[in-house]
Amino acid sequence: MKKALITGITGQDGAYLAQLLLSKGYNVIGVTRQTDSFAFHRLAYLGIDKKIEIAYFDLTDPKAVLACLEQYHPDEIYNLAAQSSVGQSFHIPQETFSFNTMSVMNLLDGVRQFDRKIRFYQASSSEMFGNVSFQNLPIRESLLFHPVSPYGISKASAHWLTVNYREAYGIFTTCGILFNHESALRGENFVIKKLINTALKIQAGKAETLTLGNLAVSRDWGYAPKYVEAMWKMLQQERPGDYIICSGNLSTLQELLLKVFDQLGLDMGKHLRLDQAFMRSLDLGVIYGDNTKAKAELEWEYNLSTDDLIAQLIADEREWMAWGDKNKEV
Ligand SMILES: C[C@H]1O[C@H](OP(=O)(O)OP(=O)(O)OC[C@H]2O[C@@H](n3cnc4c(=O)[nH]c(N)nc43)[C@H](O)[C@@H]2O)[C@@H](O)[C@@H](O)C1=O
Repeated sequence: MKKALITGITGQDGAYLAQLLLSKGYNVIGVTRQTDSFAFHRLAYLGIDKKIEIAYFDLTDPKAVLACLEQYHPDEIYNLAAQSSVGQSFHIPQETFSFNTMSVMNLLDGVRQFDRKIRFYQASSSEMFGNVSFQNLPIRESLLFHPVSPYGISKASAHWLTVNYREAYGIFTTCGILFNHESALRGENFVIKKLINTALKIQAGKAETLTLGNLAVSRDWGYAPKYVEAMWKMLQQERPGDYIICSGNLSTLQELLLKVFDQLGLDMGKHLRLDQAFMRSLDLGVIYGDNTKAKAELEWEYNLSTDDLIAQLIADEREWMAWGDKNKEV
C-alpha cells in the first residue's frame, strides 16, 4: 500500500486529494497545525475524516519535519499547505512569505536528508506570472514569472526551491501551476465561494446583500476536484516536470456574477454592493492559461465550460449548505 503525506489537509485541495488517494488505496497522513474539530469539517463532509491519520506539527520547524518523515516514511508528499489568500498577503506579507517558503524548504531538505526516493509535489500558482501582456496569453509553462503580490512572490520562491532540489539532488519534484479552482469546499473569503454562497442565502431569504470589490477582473476559473487528479498524475510520471493546470476558459467576475444571479432569479440592483475594502493594492487584470502540456503528457481531462462550472458549483453549494444545517456541531 502506497503512503502519501498531504500538508494542508484541512483545506479544499487537501480534502479532495485525500478523497482521491483513499479511493486509489493509499494510506493517507494529513499534516496540520490546527487542533479544533471545526478545522476538519471538509474531511467530515466528504466522509473521510476517520480514514486519515493526522500529524500535528509546524512545517516551519525543520526538526519536526524530519521527525515526521522518519515516523511515516511516505512514498509521496503533496505540499498544499500555505497562506493562500492573495488579498491577505498584502496585510500579512512577512507571515505569508516566511511560511510559504520555509515550509517548502524544510520539506525538500528533509527529503534530501532522509530518503531521496520520496516523490514531492509542490502547489505552485498562476499568481507567479503576475500581469501578463496580451501577446503572452494564454500562459504556458515557459513564461517568465513577474509576481505582483507578496503571495505570488512567495510561491515563485517556493517553485524555484522545488526545481532546485530536482536539479541539484535528482529528487523527483514536480510543480503544479494551478489557476483559480473552485468548489463548495473553498474558504469563504474567496470570491466565487462568497458569491454563490451569499446568492443562495439571498434566494432563501437568509441574506440581503452581496458585497464585492473589483468586478472587471478576468480569470481562468476551474473545478477543484478535477484539478487534484492532475496533482496525482504528476507524481506517477516517468520523469518529473512542471505543469500548468487550468480550464483555458476566460470570464470576468462580472460575467460570473450575472450568470449566478440570472440562474437564481435574483435582482442585482437590489442585492449587490461594491466596496473599496475588497479591492487590492495591485490586482491581476486578465489571466488565463494553456493546459495543452498537462492534457498531452498527463492524459489529464478537463472539459467543463464556464456554464457547466457555474451549474456544478451551485448544485454543490446547495448540498454543502444542507449538510452544514444538519451537522451544526461539526
Ligand atoms: C491562483 C490563485 O487563486 C486564488 O487567488 P485569487 O485569484 O486572489 O482568488 P480570490 O477568489 O480571492 O480573488 C479572485 C479575484 O476576485 C476579485 N474580487 C472582487 N471582489 C472580491 C471579494 O469580495 N473577495 C475576494 N476574495 N476577491 C474579490 C479579486 O480582486 C481577485 O482579482 C487562490 O487560490 C490563490 O491561492 C491562488 O493561487
